[in-house]
Amino acid sequence: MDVGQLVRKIYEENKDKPYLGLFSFDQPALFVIDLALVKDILVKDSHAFADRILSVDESLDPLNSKIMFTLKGQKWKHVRQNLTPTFTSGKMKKMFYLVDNCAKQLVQCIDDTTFKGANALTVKPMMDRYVMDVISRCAFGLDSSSLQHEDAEFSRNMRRAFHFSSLKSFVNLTTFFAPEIQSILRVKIMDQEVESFLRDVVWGAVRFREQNDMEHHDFFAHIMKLRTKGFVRGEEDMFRFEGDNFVAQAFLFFAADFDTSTATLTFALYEMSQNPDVQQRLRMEIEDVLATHGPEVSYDAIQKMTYLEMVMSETHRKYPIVPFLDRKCVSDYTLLSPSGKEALVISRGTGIMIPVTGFHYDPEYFPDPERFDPERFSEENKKSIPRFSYLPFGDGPRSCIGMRFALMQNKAALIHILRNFQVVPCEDTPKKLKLNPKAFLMEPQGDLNLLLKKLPK
Ligand code: HEM
Repeated sequence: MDVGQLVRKIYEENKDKPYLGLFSFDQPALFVIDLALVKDILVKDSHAFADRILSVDESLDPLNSKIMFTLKGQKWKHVRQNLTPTFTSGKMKKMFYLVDNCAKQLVQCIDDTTFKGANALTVKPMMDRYVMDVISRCAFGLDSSSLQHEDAEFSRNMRRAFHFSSLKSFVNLTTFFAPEIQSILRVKIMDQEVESFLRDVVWGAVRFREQNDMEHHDFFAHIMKLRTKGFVRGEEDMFRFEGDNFVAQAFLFFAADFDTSTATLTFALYEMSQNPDVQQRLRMEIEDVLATHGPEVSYDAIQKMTYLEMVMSETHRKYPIVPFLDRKCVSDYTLLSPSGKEALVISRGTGIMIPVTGFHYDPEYFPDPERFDPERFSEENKKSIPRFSYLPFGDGPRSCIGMRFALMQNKAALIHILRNFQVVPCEDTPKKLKLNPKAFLMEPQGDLNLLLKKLPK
């Protein structure tokens, strides 16, 4: 059973309770079911739940321990505050041309693959190559040519960063559920060679930019500015964007975007193949909007595509890539039950689990949850979705900082694909998708093949 289904099972068996205590390995944790309590933890009293359960041993994994996702306390705050301005819609708009170029190359690459006689397209590896190119351009300031060359050096090395053996999958799980086990086993998440490769790439890109005085509008340009930025007194020793602290910020993009976006795009294309009416309506919307705001795809035109937004929202509802949210209680906290009568004292150090898959498949919040139905997110219908029952990007101060970027990147890919191809199931496309039970994040099991038929111009 995959993690998402396990979380859903625990939720469904305990739906009548506001919360549930459980042990993950030997650590006590609170599994929160009531939405009012979810609000208190994620937003209202978020100061008491400022850290994550997840923890990475710095001596073992210097880069992973310095990305925003794993940082704690003041260091996290400092990094989050400094990186937040990179993700405004103004910045996205300026970065859009980089993403759009990759989406055009994606179409070319699919074209070439299908032209070479492949009957079906194995979807995920192709999406991997697209996302890899986007990340290399926006976060590392270089062209990885992953779409042009299947075995490009950048992608070969970066893939290794996430290639898990069974032992590593276990260690990966322990970073969430029992961080101290990682230190006892002393198994690194990331290979030393991959770490060295990353450092070389990042410092090479820094040197190149320092020597070539050109203006760039990507994420890398923003973090380059942070290296020279003055530090507020007192913060100086806390977290300077130097050395591995700097390299880790570029790596963050890869760590946070690669698996999440390739899986989301794969799921979205699968649903297109299963729901031809949705696909056709979406294609018509894209063409209509571009007839007025085009002909080129632009950031502003994408914002006008309301049905595309509904389709993406439903994809994130049915396939929440991160199956549960985690927090750690950083100061003793008294949780009141919804009636206000009972109180539970949560001690400092207790882990909190928020069951996203449970909420997203709860028929009370999303009727007929197995059905892919973008109408749930129409202007009218979305008003009846209870707040905090829909959490694909989390919520509160530790919510996903890259949501805008992810949406822009994944919508751009869908737009270009649907303008050029009709997505249909092939002989071995499953009627119901199986999920990979070994993966921590939600992803399909095995190869998912679809036919992408070229549309007449
Ligand atoms: C479809 C793609 C993505 C999905 C589904 C996704 C989902 C999530 C979720 C569920 C969280 C946890 C939120 C919480 O605990 O409340 C998260 C955190 C985070 N995400 Fe994303 N994400 C995606 C893409 C990205 C991208 C492109 C970036 C860009 C760098 C990014 C950066 C981050 C960071 C830095 C955090 C940690 C924030 C913190 O701890 O302060 N994500 N993401």
